[in-house]
Amino acid sequence: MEERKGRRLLLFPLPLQGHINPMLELANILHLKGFSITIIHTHFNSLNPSTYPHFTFHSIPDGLSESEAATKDLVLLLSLLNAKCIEPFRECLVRLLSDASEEPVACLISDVIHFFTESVADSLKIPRIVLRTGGASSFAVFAAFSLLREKGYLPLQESRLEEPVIEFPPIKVKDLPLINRCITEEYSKLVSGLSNGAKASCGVIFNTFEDLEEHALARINQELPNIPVFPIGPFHKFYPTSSSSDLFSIDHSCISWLDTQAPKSVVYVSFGSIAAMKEAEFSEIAWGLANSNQPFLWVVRPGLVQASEPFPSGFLETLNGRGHIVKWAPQKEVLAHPAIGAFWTHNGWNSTLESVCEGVPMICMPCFTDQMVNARFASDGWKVGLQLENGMERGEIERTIRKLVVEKEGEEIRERALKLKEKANLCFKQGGSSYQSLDGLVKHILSLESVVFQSQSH
Ligand SMILES: O=c1ccn([C@@H]2O[C@H](COP(=O)(O)OP(=O)(O)O[C@H]3O[C@H](CO)[C@@H](O)[C@H](O)[C@H]3O)[C@@H](O)[C@H]2O)c(=O)[nH]1
Repeated sequence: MEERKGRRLLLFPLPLQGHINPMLELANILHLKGFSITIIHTHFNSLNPSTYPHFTFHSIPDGLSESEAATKDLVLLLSLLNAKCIEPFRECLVRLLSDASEEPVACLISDVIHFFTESVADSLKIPRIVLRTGGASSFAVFAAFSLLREKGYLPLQESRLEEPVIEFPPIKVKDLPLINRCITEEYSKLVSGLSNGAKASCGVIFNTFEDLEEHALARINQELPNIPVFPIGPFHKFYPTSSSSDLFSIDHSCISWLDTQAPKSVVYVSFGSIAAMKEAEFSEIAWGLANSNQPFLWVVRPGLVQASEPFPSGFLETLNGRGHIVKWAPQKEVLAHPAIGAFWTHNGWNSTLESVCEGVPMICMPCFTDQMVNARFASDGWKVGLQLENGMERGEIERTIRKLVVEKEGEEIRERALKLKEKANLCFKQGGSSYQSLDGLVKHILSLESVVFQSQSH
C-alpha cells in the first residue's frame, strides 16, 4: 500500500454485474495507491458494504418502480437510470462535498453509461473521470456511429451483413454493436450519451491493455484529442483480492469437481449476468455439450432460460458425472484452473479479458451490443477463439468444441492464447504499459484538485 494521499475519490458504478466488478476492482487499485474511496450505489442491485470494509458506501434511491426494476429491456433500464437518478445523485454529492469530517474529494469516477453525471458534476464543479467497463475497440465503434451512418453501414441492411466494415477491421457489418440488429431512437440516445459523456470528461479509464487494443486506443486518442486516456487493465490482475461484489451467490463446489478432471479438458460455459435464451437454443447447447464427449462446467444462472424445467428430457441422465452445472461460479478462479481447456462465452468484455489473462481459448457466441465486436476480435483479430457463426446447432457446437479442445486444427489457436496470456501478464508489472498508465492516472487525479478545492471552499 502506498502512502495515503489525503484525498477521497467518489466512485459511481452502473448497477449491473459486468459493470460493478470492474468499478470495485478499480476502487481497490486506487485505494492501494493511497486514495480513500467512497462508493455511491443505487438501491437497485445494491452493494454489500461488509465485503469492502476499507471503503465508505452511500446508497441513493433510483426511483425505479418494481416493474421497472424487473424489466428485461436493458436499453429501457439504462435510460430510466439516467433519467431518475439525477436529483438523488446531486443531493448525495452535495452532502459528501460539504462533509468537513472527511478528506477533500479529488474527483468523481463514474461509469461512462451514467452519462447524466456530466451535468451534475459540472454544476457542482467536481472533475469527472469516466470508466469504460467494455473494451476500447467497441467504444471506438460506438464513438463512430455518425460516421457509420454517413457511410451507409447503419441502419443495418440484411444484404450487407457479411461485408467488412473497412474502417474497423476485422469487424463485419453483422458485428456492429446493436441489439437484435436494430437501432432504435432510445438506443441511439444511449450511444451518443456514452460518446459525448466521454468527450466532456476529464479522462477516460479503460479496463484493457495496449498490446491487446493498440489500434482502437490510438483511434480513441485521435477522436478525443484533449482527453487523457488511461488503459490500465486487466484490473483484476493488479492486486487480486478475495472481496466479492457478486450479485449472485457463488457455488464453490465446481472447484473440487475441476480438481478431479484431466488438464485442459473441461469446457467452461457461461454467458455472463444478463444474456437470456430460448428453450430451443438452450436444448441445442445441452445436446451439443453432451455429444462432444468433453467434460464441461456450465453456469445456468436463474433467468438464463425461461422454462420451469430447462434441461431437455434425458439430458441429465446421459452425463455420468461428465458435466457439472452451477447457478454462479467463481469465474476467475475457474478460468485459472489447470483443468480448463476452453471457455464458451458470450464475450462480455470482462469474460473476454479474464479468458485472455488465463490463456484459455474461446468459443465465441455473442448475444448483443459490444459482445459482437469482442467476439470478432477474439476469433478473427487475436485469433484465440472460434465463433459459432450459424446460431446454436448441436452438430456445429460438438464439432467446434472438439476442434478447439482436442483436435490438431485447434493447436495454433491454443498456442496463440498462451502467447497472449504472456502479454497480459506483463503489462501490469513494473515498467509495463498498464503500470505506467496507472501512474499517469494517479498524477492526473492529483492535478485536478485545484479545480475542486476552489469549488469546495465556496
Ligand atoms: O458464474 C459466473 C458468471 C460470471 N461471473 C463474472 O461476472 C462478470 C460478467 O461480466 P461480462 O463477462 O462482461 O458479462 P455481462 O454480465 O454480460 O456484462 C455486461 O457488461 C459488460 C462490461 O461492460 C459488457 O461487455 C457486456 O456486454 C454486458 O452484458 C465477469 O467478471 C465474470 O467473472 C462470475 O463471477 N461467475
